[in-house]
Amino acid sequence: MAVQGGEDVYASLLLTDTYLPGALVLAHSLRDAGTKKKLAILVTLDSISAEVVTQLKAIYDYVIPVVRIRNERPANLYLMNRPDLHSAFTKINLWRQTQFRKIVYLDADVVAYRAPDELFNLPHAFSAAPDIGWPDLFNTGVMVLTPNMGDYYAMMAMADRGISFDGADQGLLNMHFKNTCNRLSFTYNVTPSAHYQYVPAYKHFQSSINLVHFIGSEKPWLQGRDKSKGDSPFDEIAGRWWAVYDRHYRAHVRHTHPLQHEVKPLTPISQTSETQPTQTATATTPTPELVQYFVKGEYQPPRIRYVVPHEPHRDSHPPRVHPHHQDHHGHHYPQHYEQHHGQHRAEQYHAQHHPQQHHAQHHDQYHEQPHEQDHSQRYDQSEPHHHHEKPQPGSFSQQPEHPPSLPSVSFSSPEGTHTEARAEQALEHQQSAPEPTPPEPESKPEPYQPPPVQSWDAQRQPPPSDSKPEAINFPQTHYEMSSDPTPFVPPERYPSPPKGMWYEVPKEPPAPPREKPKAIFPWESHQPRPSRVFAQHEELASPISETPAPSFGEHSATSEWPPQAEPSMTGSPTVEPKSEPQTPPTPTVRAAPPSDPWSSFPRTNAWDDVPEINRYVDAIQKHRRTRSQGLGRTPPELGLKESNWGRRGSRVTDFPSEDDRPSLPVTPAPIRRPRFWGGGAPGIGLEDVEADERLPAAEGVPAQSDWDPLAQLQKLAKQQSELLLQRLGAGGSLGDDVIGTEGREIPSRPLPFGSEDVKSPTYVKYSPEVVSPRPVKPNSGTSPVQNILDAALEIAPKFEATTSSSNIERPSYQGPGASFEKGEDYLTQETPMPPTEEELDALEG
Ligand SMILES: O=c1ccn([C@@H]2O[C@H](COP(=O)(O)OP(=O)(O)O[C@H]3O[C@H](CO)[C@@H](O)[C@H](O)[C@H]3O)[C@@H](O)[C@H]2O)c(=O)[nH]1
Ligand SMILES: [Mn+2]
Repeated sequence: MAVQGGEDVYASLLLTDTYLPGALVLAHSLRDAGTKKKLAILVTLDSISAEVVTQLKAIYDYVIPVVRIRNERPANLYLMNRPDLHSAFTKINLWRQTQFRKIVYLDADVVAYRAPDELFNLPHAFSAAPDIGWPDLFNTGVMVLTPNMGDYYAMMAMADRGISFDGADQGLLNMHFKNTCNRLSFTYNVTPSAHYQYVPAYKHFQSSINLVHFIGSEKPWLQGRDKSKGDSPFDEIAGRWWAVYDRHYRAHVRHTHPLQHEVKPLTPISQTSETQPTQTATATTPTPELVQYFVKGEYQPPRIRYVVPHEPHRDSHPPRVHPHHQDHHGHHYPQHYEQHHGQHRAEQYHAQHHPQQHHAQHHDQYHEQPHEQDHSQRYDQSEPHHHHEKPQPGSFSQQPEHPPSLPSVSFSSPEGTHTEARAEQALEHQQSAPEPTPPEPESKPEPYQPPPVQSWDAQRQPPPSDSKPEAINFPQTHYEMSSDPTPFVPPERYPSPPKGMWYEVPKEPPAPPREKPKAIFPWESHQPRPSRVFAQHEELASPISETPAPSFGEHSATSEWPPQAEPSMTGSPTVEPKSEPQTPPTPTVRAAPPSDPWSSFPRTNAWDDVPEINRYVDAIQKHRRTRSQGLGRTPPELGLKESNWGRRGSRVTDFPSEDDRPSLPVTPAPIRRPRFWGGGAPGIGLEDVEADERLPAAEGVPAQSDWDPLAQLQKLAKQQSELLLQRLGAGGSLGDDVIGTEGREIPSRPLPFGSEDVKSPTYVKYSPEVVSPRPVKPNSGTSPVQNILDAALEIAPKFEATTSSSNIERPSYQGPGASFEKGEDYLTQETPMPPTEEELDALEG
């Protein structure tokens, strides 16, 4: 949490020396605009040179070293062609600067038209302006933020996992502050581009611009002032950057800014003391030349004569290649490239402006001739700023490491360490910056030990045979166990935990839905009426209660249908009606609306209506019951429960017994063939036969005399095969799917106990031509069954007639889950899945 009374600061970030001109121009633009706030800049010392730190200190109130936070999964950076932003996550360090109350963060490529000090008064924890590339996102070049460790740790965790859709800070921050970002006006982050389209808007709002931000890889100082000489909005805006630059750093301008020190004249070479230690050299005076050095086309080299004894024309040497660059080719380790890059420019600059300090080391490298060339031009031609471009493999080996005519500098200490130590030295002179509340964890290396001076140019010669190993110069940190006996005193307060991260348990359980939810899907509102409903269902549907269930004999199809306000949900039987086989339209069966592709398709198995099979399965079930219960026949009271169970589990081979099976009303009343039942399958007792014979003929069932099974069978078979051919010809439809997969697959399951050895006497192999016989007698509409059907439809319109349970289904229970038991609503239908790719292949092939 922010320290109460903490300061307000503008803060920027510098990851490389190459952005130095941007960082300085930004600071000057704010100061020139008269800001009352202090300026801070976060720097990564491992990649910033001492000279650059000195420059920063001249204008920034606080130069704060921070740990580099790299994205170790930088793939997304390549998506936007900015692999150079591998360390943009370093911005997260802003949130741990809890010594500040509020931070207005500005990228180093921002320039202020006016000082937007009012941003510090925003009550929001986080604010940012829209990104022009995707305005639902915010751009992270301008942010108003409240440092706090909660956000810091959360974002560090994301950075650790490389969570960022663009691989850089903008992707990460947009994910983290997705819902809490307060949107700033675009005038706080105007991002011009060379292809800017909306000139009228620019003209209209021009005068209200607060901050502009040169996004993309084409920064003004990398483009050179000639690039923006036109009068497009972009040129106009870039012109504002150059105006600030010129005010403070243009070549002819001497130091005029009060915050900058006087330039000391360079020490002439004649005064050089050969004994002066070379490695303690730290630039203490910011000079505009260093800044110019990083701005394209601006560097005017000093005209100093260097005396180089034995070096003829260095310019004629082939371009030298830094060994490290050859190794890395930039794209695997772009940071190495950049580090060398920025570092070398500063070092070169340093070497050139303090030649005496390098003389002992590099006396053989200085030219005899005066340097009259325009180095900056040469530099710009020979060395495009390819750290902003996607590095091409091998491209670096084509590039000379240094401007060909600049003196080269080499160091015997490992790079990075050297620079960092010097940069830290430069920092020591800084005016006291407030310490971040939590101390920076990065271990500070021990005071810098200058490595032994060696006159070895690694770029030209092999290492001297008597030289010490390079690693001898590595900084060493020695840790010891604390011997402090005083007890640990916890800090006054730890960062507050993030708020609002719990789930509020509702005080009241959610009210059960009063009525059926409104229909959403078309098939809910246009439900085809079930064509057949069985009286039995009602009986089975009624809850198993104390009320003695009527025996089957008592309950005939003529008995009153007990109209229930709501069909009870105690068991799957209530679902069954929907799953009754549906035949293709015949004169007798009410056809579902033709719009429903499912209604015209039979969901029966070929064997469902082969009476022999049914009888056979019945026999098995009865046999099993007899065996397991020792009862000749399940008493009706028990039978209710039993049939509940039986029906639920009866989808496949647990075929319902004839008592339970709801096929009575439509198939003609069976003719008993006692010789079959009497002497057929084993285990069928006489009781069973008798029980069966007690069955009353259901009313409304067509009489046997009206039924010509053979004729019906043929008729249906014809219809069926025509239909099938049609469907198959159409190139596969949902119906095909059913036939193709569900219809034919009989899951292998163990046979019911005791029936393992029983062979079906009437086994018929599946063929699509075999179809269920259907009644032909037209429903009069006045029959008791029809009345029942009508009543049932009114009561339970949700029962779907289109799904079949007599289809062979997957063995596992697919019905409604626990919610069903609780009487909640549930889907009685499923959206058919489109055919899988495999199935399509099979259909097309
Ligand atoms: O070599 C580098 C690269 C970046 N920076 C710093 O990091 C900032 C972000 O890089 P920049 O080149 O300005 O990125 P943009 O072109 O502005 O790209 C967008 O995408 C970046 C990555 O998400 C965000 O950091 C920017 O705010 C956003 O505007 C810079 O301003 C500098 O402060 C350096 O110091 N050296
Ligand atoms: Mn930027």
